[in-house]
Amino acid sequence: MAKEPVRVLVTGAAGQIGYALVPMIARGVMLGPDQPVILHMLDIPPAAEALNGVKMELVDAAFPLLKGVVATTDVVEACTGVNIAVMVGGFPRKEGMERKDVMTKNVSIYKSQASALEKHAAANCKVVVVANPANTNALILKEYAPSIPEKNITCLTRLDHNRALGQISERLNVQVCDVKNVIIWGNHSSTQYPDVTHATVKTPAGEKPAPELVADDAWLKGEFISTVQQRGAAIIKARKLSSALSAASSACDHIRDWVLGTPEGTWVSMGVYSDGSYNVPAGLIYSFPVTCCNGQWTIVQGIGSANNWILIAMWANFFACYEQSLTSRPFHVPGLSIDEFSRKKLDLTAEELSEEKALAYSCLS
Ligand SMILES: NC(=O)C1=CN([C@@H]2O[C@H](COP(=O)(O)OP(=O)(O)OC[C@H]3O[C@@H](n4cnc5c(N)ncnc54)[C@H](O)[C@@H]3O)[C@@H](O)[C@H]2O)C=CC1
Ligand SMILES: O=C([O-])CC(=O)C(=O)O
Repeated sequence: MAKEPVRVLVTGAAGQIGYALVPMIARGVMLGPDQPVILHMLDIPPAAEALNGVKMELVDAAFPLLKGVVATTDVVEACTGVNIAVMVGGFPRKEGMERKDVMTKNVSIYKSQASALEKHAAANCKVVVVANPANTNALILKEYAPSIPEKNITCLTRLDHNRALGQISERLNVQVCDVKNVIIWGNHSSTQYPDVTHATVKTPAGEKPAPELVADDAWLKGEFISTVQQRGAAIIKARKLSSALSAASSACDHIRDWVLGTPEGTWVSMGVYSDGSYNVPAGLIYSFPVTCCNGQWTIVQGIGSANNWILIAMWANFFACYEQSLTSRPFHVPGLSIDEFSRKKLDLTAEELSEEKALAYSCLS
């Protein structure tokens, strides 16, 4: 029997990322090749004509999975009944601007859109914030939509995760699909920490630790990290526009893995509400390594950092997934160790997020 369509909201749909993202969703890249979708596209009145042009193109592309398109500048109409919300709308960073520069403009947008989502979205709507400052916009959205479960509000750091996979694959001249379990910690900004300590690479002789194969600690602790941290700025410099193609593709990866589950033995990076894991201050939206099963993400735990409640939650998640295990086995990951170098990097990006949080509140007061 055909599945019921899922309603997917894309805000900022007339923009660069929106234009790359909506055809991917309509083709089943986000929710699978058998999942019909109804697209809800929101933009602001000055972009209404461009938005209508995108709608016309979606009709012309005759996507079999696309069962309807709502193109509107009315936030209530856009949010009504949506199951997934991809929040791309906002003011983009231009060449030479830091994310903090776009803070004032964007946090007030996220405050008002939080209320619309809270009142009008489907009860279990899953939200990913893409627009910068992505972590802090997501935090504001969470704060102003208190009835949406906090586990349903996330931000996109999957692009950074994919960039890290790409850098390792290029360095080792291996297929990107053979590299896994990099981690992006913290903020989607230049303080993020791309960490390969636990990453592995599939080789003819089995899975090997990525650091052992790279065998160049100076590169891993220097150029690799700064390349991933600065990749967004490098693309803006080259294109004079943001990294729309890869951001759209990564947003699809983020939602697909969240809804359909991460592959066995693999974790991904997601910006999620911190519960204090890895001694990251609770109450920030911080990027952690997560596994997903049955539509729920769980932070991959660190050695010695899990408290009893987290352990109970992990076991509950493990048993909840057990039923599904006949078709796709969940996996139990060992705790992750954090060395001194990593600890400093985790703390640095957490400090930036705490500062952003304070700044965001001051912009809103
Ligand atoms: N998290 C990530 O990995 C990435 C995040 N970004 C961020 O994504 C955002 C979008 O980037 P682009 O698509 O390149 O920008 P863009 O300027 O091409 O598109 C943004 C769209 O948002 C619309 N918009 C503005 N205010 C709005 C509102 N209140 N409601 C709905 N729509 C609104 C604009 O009219 C525009 O159509 C930017 O904040 C950018 O910095 C970009 C790349 C990666
Ligand atoms: O840096 C920016 O503004 C765009 C962005 O977030 C990215 O490409 O990672």
